[in-house]
Amino acid sequence: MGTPHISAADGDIAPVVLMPGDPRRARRIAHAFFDEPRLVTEVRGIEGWTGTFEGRPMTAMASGMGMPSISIYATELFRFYGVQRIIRVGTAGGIADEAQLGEVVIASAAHTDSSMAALRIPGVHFSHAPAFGLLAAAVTAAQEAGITHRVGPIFSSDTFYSDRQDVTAGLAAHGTLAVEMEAAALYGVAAAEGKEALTVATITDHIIRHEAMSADERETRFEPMVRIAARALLAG
Ligand SMILES: O=P(O)(O)O[C@H]1O[C@H](CO)[C@@H](O)[C@H]1O
Ligand SMILES: O=c1cc[nH]c(=O)[nH]1
Repeated sequence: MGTPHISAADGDIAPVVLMPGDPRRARRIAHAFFDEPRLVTEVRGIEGWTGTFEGRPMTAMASGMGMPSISIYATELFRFYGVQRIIRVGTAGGIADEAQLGEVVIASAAHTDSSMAALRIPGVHFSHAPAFGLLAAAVTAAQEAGITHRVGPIFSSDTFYSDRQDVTAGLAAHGTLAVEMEAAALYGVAAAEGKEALTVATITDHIIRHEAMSADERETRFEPMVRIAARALLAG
């Protein structure tokens, strides 16, 4: 088998998937968390690794950046590879005043400026929400592991370099915790395919206070969010 963007053989992708944006993070997650990780796809350099986590099959596969990209991979995984659950494990920029670098955000909703959202059901402002079971399981996993976390809405933007301070201020005034670039599309695809999705993110910078982790820290401080996400994928 295979799809235009995934070359894994039948059975090479687990029913539950951790999905970072960055292919190098997928590789690092697989080697840090999985037993016997093996590379199962690398079309366009988008790596997918399958192994076991706490004795159960799990895949870590990258999404690339942005909503069109994650929509392609999530659709192909759900529709053609029998995947039931995807949890995005991403980086995000803090918007809320209380958001601190290194904190984990569990996204209970995703606002978006993407035209993909407007096209989903024309005339409807679609609500992008995670699967409640995954959301609850992630909160429980964070509490049990004693990991500092926040639960709330995030903003999935089509723009990384934005100078729209009015938008950021409006989002902050409406309780939005952070900005990233994929969660809303993942939630929309999961709803369309009748599958489950969640986004867990690490705050790597604060876009109002202009604080930022180093590039190296962005790639190495993902352990708490991945632990939460991996546990949530196996819950229930
Ligand atoms: O670190 P990842 O998971 O790629 O997520 C964030 O980082 C990228 C931008 O630098 C976007 O994909 C954004 O959503
Ligand atoms: O999309 C993103 C990701 C991290 N930080 C940001 O400011 N934006």
